[in-house]
Amino acid sequence: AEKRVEELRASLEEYGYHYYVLDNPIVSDAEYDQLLNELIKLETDFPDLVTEDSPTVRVGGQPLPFFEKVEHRTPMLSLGNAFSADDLLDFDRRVRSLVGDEVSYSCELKIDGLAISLTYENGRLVRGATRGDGTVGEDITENLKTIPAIPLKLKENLTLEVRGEAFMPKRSFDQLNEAKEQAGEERFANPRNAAAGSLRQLDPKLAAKRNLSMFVYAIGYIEGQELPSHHGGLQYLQKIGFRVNQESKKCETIEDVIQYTEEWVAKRSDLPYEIDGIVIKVDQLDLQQELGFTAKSPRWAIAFKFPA
Ligand SMILES: COc1nc2nc(N)nc(N)c2nc1C
Repeated sequence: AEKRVEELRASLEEYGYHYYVLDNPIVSDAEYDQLLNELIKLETDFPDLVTEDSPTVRVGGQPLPFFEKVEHRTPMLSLGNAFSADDLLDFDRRVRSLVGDEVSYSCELKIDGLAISLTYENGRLVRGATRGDGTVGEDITENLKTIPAIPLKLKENLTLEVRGEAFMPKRSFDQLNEAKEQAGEERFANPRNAAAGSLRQLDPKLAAKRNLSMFVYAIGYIEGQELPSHHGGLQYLQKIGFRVNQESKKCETIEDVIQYTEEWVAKRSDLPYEIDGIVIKVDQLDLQQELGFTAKSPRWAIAFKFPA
């Protein structure tokens, strides 16, 4: 049984990575579910074979009495806002006046979900938390473990912390509200509320049913790695197991950034998830270091907000 359990785990991890992280399934849903059910049955019959990073934890454990508070090792700050092309030109001028003209930008979709922090030690997920007030959040590890896009074990034995956005895809949101309607229950107003509501309740089995996903967008800290740039860092995160949004784009000029924002104002309704803007970041990590932070947000990033 032990050999079969290990085989199943390895297959489910690989299939899960292709399906939930790379959006590129290599087996059918039916085959994946059949293997997962076989593993659940084996773990039920042989409880001492259960490990806490087995894919079966995705179904969720026991409800918690409350959430522990968690202090973030580095604060999860908010972003300054831009509402027009002129605001973006001003941002670019400020950045260049401080660090010169060699700056390039990483442009990323701003997913309308719940900001979270994920901590890994020796490649294993040890904690997941909400942003909270930026300094102290809530430990929602058990709920986050049910999100298939969140790796339980990385492909490298690294110690790191990443930030990302947990969200509910539009289709899942519509199905959930349909079910609420049928049950005569209060509908969720939007996918962000639905994702936050799903992750901030105490029963992981309920979170597991909400078809949530997640994109990572920043590294809080990473031990033993020198990454080339922010954009290069995101590509590395995908290689070791994280879901990274593939619409991100490196832009050499602020004009390219403005064009990217205009493209996505037009295309946002075609996306399978909701976005509320575009995040623009200086891509060179040394220039980010040089630019630093104001009291509440990085000088090297700005959120271009879409008209509501
Ligand atoms: C560097 O800080 C940030 N980066 C971000 N990047 C993306 N793509 N989306 C966000 N919501 C976001 N939020 C923050 C605070």
